[in-house]
Amino acid sequence: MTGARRIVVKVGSSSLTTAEGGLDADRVDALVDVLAAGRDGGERDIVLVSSGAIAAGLAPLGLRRRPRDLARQQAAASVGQGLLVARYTASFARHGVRVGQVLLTADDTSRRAHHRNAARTLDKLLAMGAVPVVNENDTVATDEIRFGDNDRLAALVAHLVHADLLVLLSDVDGLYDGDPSRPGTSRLDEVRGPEDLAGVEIGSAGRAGVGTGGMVTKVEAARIAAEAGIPVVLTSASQAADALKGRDTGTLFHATGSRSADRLLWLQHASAPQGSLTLDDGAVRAVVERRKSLLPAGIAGVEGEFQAGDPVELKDAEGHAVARGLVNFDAREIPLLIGRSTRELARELGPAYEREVVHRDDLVLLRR
Ligand SMILES: Nc1ncnc2c1ncn2[C@@H]1O[C@H](COP(=O)(O)OP(=O)(O)O)[C@@H](O)[C@H]1O
Ligand SMILES: N[C@@H](CCC(=O)OP(=O)(O)O)C(=O)O
Repeated sequence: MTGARRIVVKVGSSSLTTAEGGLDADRVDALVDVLAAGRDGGERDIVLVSSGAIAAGLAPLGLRRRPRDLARQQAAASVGQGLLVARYTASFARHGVRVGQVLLTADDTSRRAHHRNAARTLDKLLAMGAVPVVNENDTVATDEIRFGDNDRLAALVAHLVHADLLVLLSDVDGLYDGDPSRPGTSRLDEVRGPEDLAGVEIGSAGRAGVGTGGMVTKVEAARIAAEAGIPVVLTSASQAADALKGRDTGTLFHATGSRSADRLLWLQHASAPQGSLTLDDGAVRAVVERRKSLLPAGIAGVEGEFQAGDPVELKDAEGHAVARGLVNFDAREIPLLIGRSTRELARELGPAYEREVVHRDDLVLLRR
């Protein structure tokens, strides 16, 4: 861990706010001191994924707790994000370090052009010595295109920037075998694979009204990163310095896999399919066994209201999902294509209809 040259650090709302709600400037400063030192005079790249926009916007808008409805959450995020980044800017300036705000939606990690742009901007910021401060673009993200939690966003960003370590900071110093507020629970030092999680009680709710997702999204994020070849340390914000120095702290999730094709990680782990296509047996074999693109001839049915570029599920005749992919047609166009050859479609409807329904580069197989 000491050798990590590029680290993504994610900090949760619960570590940045006061008990009364609102941003805690002292805690932000304390975190920034650790991150600035962790940059090692610029020898190491640090990307910060920071939650806290909604929490920081509550008090200024006279809200006492996190609202349930999306519109008010987005309003709070809009006010809070500005305050949050202003605080980071001032705090990093004490160390002579610039920050760059990067707001992402789920689309930005999957669509080819967006993905490339996001990766390029993050790389450029780092090359110019700035610390990217990333958050979900809460004010525009609607439910369908939302990550909803920054833990998974952090795992995807770690993958996007080719980080060699992901540090998840929370208000708890690691993963416990049960709710840590209950007596008798103990911390796991290491997770080598899913088998180490058997019997661990992972709670979905954090501190009321502040964080989202609790431990569930952190463990899920750790799994995504570990499977993509990136080790993860989960610990408390107050132990961030130890984590960056490579000292034993919190829970270490060992890398379990190797790096996979860039964009598709999101598709596999974080996308909400907007509909589904049912494939005939031949198409299932072509897609699953021969890793081919899905052509119109192999489609037997369509469900849902999706548009070209959306993620969809590919199902076999029994209704089991076998793959996910980014579809090249709107749902309403699919019935025209069902069961027909691309050549016939091109002749009848024009060359635009010669394309695959889902290109193999935009497909991930689901484990069965
Ligand atoms: N098995 C567990 N181990 C550790 N913490 C857990 C566990 N189950 C539930 N939790 C809760 O998850 C909380 C962290 O989640 P959350 O509040 O969403 O944090 P953040 O705002 O840092 O993202 C902890 O404070 C703890 O109460
Ligand atoms: N994007 C949201 C954070 C969502 C989130 O995952 O929060 P947390 O569980 O505190 O990391 C915000 O800035 O308020």
